[in-house]
Amino acid sequence: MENHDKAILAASARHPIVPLPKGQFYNYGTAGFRMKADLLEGISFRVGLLASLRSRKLNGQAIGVMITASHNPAADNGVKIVDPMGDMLEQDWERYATALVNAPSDDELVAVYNKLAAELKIDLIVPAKVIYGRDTRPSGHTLVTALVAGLAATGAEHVDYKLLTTPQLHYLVRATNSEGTPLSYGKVSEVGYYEKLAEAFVRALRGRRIDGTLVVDCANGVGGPKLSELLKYIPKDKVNFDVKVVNDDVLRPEVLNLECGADFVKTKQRAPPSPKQQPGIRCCSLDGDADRLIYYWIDPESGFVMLDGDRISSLAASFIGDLVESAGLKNDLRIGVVQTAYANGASTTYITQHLRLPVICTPTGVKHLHHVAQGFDIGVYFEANGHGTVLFSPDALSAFRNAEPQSPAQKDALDTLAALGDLINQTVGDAISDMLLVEVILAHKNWTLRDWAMTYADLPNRLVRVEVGDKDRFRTTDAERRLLHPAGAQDEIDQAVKKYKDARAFARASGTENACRVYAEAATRSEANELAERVAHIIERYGAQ
Ligand SMILES: CC(=O)N[C@H]1[C@@H](OP(=O)(O)O)O[C@H](CO)[C@@H](O)[C@@H]1O
Ligand SMILES: [Mg+2]
Repeated sequence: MENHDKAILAASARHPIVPLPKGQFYNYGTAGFRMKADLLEGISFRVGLLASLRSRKLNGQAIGVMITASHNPAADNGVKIVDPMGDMLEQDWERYATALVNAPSDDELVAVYNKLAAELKIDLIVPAKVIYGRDTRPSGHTLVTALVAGLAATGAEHVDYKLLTTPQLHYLVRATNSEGTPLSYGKVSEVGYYEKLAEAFVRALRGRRIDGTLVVDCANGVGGPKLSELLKYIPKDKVNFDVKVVNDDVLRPEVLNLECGADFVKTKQRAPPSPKQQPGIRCCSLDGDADRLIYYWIDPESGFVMLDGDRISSLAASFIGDLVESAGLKNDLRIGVVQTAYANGASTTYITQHLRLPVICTPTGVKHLHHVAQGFDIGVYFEANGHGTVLFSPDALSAFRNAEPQSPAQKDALDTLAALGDLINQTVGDAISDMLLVEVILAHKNWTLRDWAMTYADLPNRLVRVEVGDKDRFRTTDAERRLLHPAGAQDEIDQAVKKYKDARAFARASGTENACRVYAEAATRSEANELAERVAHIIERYGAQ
């Protein structure tokens, strides 16, 4: 049996883990390990060990590692693992990642590594392959060096794709593992990603015109240069796509996500102060690693109007639902929408009552939504924050290609659906791909952002963060919409909600921060605010016990 002990020991000494205060542990959370970058070097090294094990366990299929902290401040960074099909690391393995990272010494690290290999019956002679990329954070260099040390110590083949958006890395992982098979996902290169999206974009538009300029705020992150690169692949003689890329300064790390980007726009509910936008111009924002997307415009009368993940979800569901009907596939393919409890209630009502599509609510975190969306032939999933995609089952994709059209209209619908299958990133939410999708839909419907916003009126809502002693005491059920513990808290929330019209509220422990989040919505803004405050007080009181 191959033995990596010596190599791991030597390399681990060069990339040590920063000990945490007694009783605290590093945790593979919703988005992998994410924290201040100076705590991450040893973690990145150990993630390299895990990625090697995972690749070997899966007979040498390529595993991805992405180094990014998304919309967090520039001083943070993160490390997360991508599974062979381009989806997130299988949940069971989060525990193994946590075990490796929390091993208190180099010797114990080697012991945990060998124990995992033995327990999981991993043959350390099988070849391993890991591919990786990073966002624009300066700390990415150190973390890549540490990751590579982990991969080298365990004898894994590795490929450095350098700067990438998170969804590009997911694309490359799936493309690598499907290369040369009938299910090939595309060329195994960054250029392959651009070619695939650009070609599918032109095909999906089917000659429709895109009106006006689109201003894209790139959060001063990796999405800026990558979007500019993609635009070069869109043939000017075929599509008139007038895009103005702004906030794309990646040379000054301190401006990353600063007063711009999708998270800023969604949480502050306003446009980035810079550059100042003309009223009426169609705008959107990506986040720091380009996997979230939010649209908005400044209305000359009502001011800032935002179209978030719920809106993108209902827009996509409505468009694709109509196409499936026109294509004559309505009885063959099951379409569904997946949301979390944070989805605006008005969007849920619109999708169920107006579009007549089923909606399933899952716990927070895209891995949950992704999994449930896979249960449909066409699964549309978005978090309200703008992270999401549309998944097509193999049956759906083959129906788009192979169904016999009975009329030109049917053929047109089938061709558009087939193009969407290529345009929409099937591995993970992808802001650039989602943006092209929105532009295609608006062009087909001949809609402005105002037309899109008119489909339904959002219920006023408020999200509050509440500091508590021990957030883990707050345990939920029913897709996080009801508290099971501490006993009594849910009854009090129910009593508060009853006092308001069309109201809904819930509280849950955050999976990414040491706090609880309270969400409330109601018929008016003041009632939504008042309800949120009441529920926040309830949580504060129980949190102090
Ligand atoms: C209300 C909210 O936006 N929660 C976010 C946030 O999770 P929390 O578990 O709520 O901290 O970060 C997650 C990872 O980015 C994202 O998936 C989720 O939507
Ligand atoms: Mg992100």
